[in-house]
Amino acid sequence: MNNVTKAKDFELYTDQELEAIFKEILDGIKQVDKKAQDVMVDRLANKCKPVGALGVLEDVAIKLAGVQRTGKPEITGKAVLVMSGDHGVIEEGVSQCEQSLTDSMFHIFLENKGGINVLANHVGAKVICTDVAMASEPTEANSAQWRITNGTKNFAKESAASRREVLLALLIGAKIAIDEVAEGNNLLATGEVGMANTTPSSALISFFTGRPAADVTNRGTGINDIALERKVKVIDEAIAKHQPHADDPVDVLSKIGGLEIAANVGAILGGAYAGAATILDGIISNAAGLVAYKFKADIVDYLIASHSSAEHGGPIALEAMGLKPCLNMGMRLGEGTGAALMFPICEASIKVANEMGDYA
Ligand SMILES: Cc1cc2ncn([C@H]3O[C@H](COP(=O)(O)O)[C@@H](O)[C@H]3O)c2cc1C
Ligand SMILES: O=C(O)c1cccnc1
Repeated sequence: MNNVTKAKDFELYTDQELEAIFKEILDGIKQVDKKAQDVMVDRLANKCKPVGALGVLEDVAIKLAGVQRTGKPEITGKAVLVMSGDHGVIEEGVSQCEQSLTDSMFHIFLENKGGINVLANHVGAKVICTDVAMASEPTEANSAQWRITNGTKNFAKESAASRREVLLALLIGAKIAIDEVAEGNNLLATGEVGMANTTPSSALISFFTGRPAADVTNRGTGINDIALERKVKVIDEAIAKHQPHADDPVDVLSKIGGLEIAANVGAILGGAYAGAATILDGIISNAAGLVAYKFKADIVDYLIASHSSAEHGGPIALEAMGLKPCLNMGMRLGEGTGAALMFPICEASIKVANEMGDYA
């Protein structure tokens, strides 16, 4: 994949080759280093405080030690990977937003004016915007470099994407994460924009947790009761219609998912392959985390949950992976905004390990 610099470069690869490259990434993800975790546990136990008294700060320090395979982990750089894509299912009236708003937001991010830009700047993190499947006219400015297709299909009627498109999105996400880690950004966060994307996210969470859509679905950007009822029905019916194969997450993503979500799944897996932990954001990110977990359960040791989304499916997806959200902010914006706020907490956790006095 080293010679790939744009989506079109993948045209050289057959479907089987794409599957093989993806498998190489999955197989290349190591179990985290339990010995390094034990070293961190001991270091924290010697600090002048009751054992475990710093709660999440201790959990995160231990997690980072395992991921970085050292009892002295460091955060050398931070990046939020914002993936964007559109969704054919928007035509079912599941979102209150116009589809064109995805492209508008993407440009706002490029101009450094989005919510994610403000919060990422605040915490000193880089924002990388990647358009994998917006429906707008591709332009140079929207980095059409990585555009796979112009939006997914309406999964109320047909599969959202082809298997090949999903594999491309997974590999693009993985490549972007691997490149960021190589540049020294060894703590990543997932972010996204894509009008209607709480619908495929809720569908993925409903499917993989076995919970009815009504349990995991909420109002997204703010739909009314009638639209919410429609959203729930669209999700239940799509799962019943497509019968995705639970043991084949590529199939599930292609039938009821979305391509920016698949790119986030790839980013999580690629980040882990390169030795970096990823902070999850809200429901869309949580859905991506859950799909990554279905590809490889060990991935959970590389994941840090940030906030508890106001979309019901978010915390339900986290719980299904055994992760606990650390922040309760009533946030429901997405973009990576909640995840960005978790960066300083991760940095604080390492400072505790490095700077706090020992009992000795
Ligand atoms: C101005 C604006 C900025 C956003 N930034 C993220 N989202 C979030 O809301 C969208 C999903 O909600 P739904 O499924 O209800 O359409 C996604 O774009 C998500 O990133 C936004 C939404 C809006 C309106
Ligand atoms: O949880 C989120 O990230 C979220 C919720 C609603 C709309 N967009 C994103």
